[in-house]
Amino acid sequence: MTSIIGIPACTKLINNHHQHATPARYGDALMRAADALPLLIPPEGEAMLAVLDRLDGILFNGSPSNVMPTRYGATADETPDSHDPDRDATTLPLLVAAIARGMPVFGICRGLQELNVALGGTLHQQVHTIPGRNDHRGGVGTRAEQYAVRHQVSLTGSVARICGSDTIMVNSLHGQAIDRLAPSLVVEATAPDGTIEAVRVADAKGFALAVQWHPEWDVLGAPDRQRLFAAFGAACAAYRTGARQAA
Ligand SMILES: N[C@@H](CCC(=O)NCCCC(=O)O)C(=O)O
Repeated sequence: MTSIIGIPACTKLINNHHQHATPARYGDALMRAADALPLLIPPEGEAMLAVLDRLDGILFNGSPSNVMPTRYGATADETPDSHDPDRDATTLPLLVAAIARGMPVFGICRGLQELNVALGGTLHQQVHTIPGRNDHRGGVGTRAEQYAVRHQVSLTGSVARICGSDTIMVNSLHGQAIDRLAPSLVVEATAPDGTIEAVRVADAKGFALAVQWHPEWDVLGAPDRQRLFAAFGAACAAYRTGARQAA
């Protein structure tokens, strides 16, 4: 049997129709490097908690949209045109519930930010406006140029073990970043300017990691990307054959 891994979809207006979508490469990366099949989770709010019984893990993917500042207690909204409240209403409860049951979760970019907010942390809304911080938004040009590696990150803990190195080069396509770390998270990677690049849930019963970069882009193009997805896939397979069936 193959593991089934959920991927939250975003709310999009495409051809003037309200649609649920996400870039195909997240699911492709699961099939290529995690030995798993993707299943999109529509952003329909807490009703979607019921799908947890049918999944072996969740990949909390990236998105151009930002978590609503009200979700982490901020009154100012520095990016008022870039929200997806339906996705927030779905992913934040899913994260809490999945982690509570020991289901493997892997966050990428917005997924890392959602993990921090879901567990009580806050976000910088525009990292590039903070003195001393670099501009972490993607470059211009073709998609390949935008997703090309841009800076080094220093790794520790489980992320370093999985990647097999204490420094790697990563791409960077985010305007926001973790500000106050959620109490249950530990930092496992940082950029040279101090931006938090990876976190782990300290006492999670299962795999619970998130990274600020995009290892799903050209997932087979670097061992660290492939190893992150392989480790997540292995955790989902173990959950499917063990913890989930015992539940
Ligand atoms: N909007 C947030 C999160 C950034 C993010 O997830 N980018 C991904 C872009 C689309 C994709 O490649 O899936 C921020 O700006 O920090």
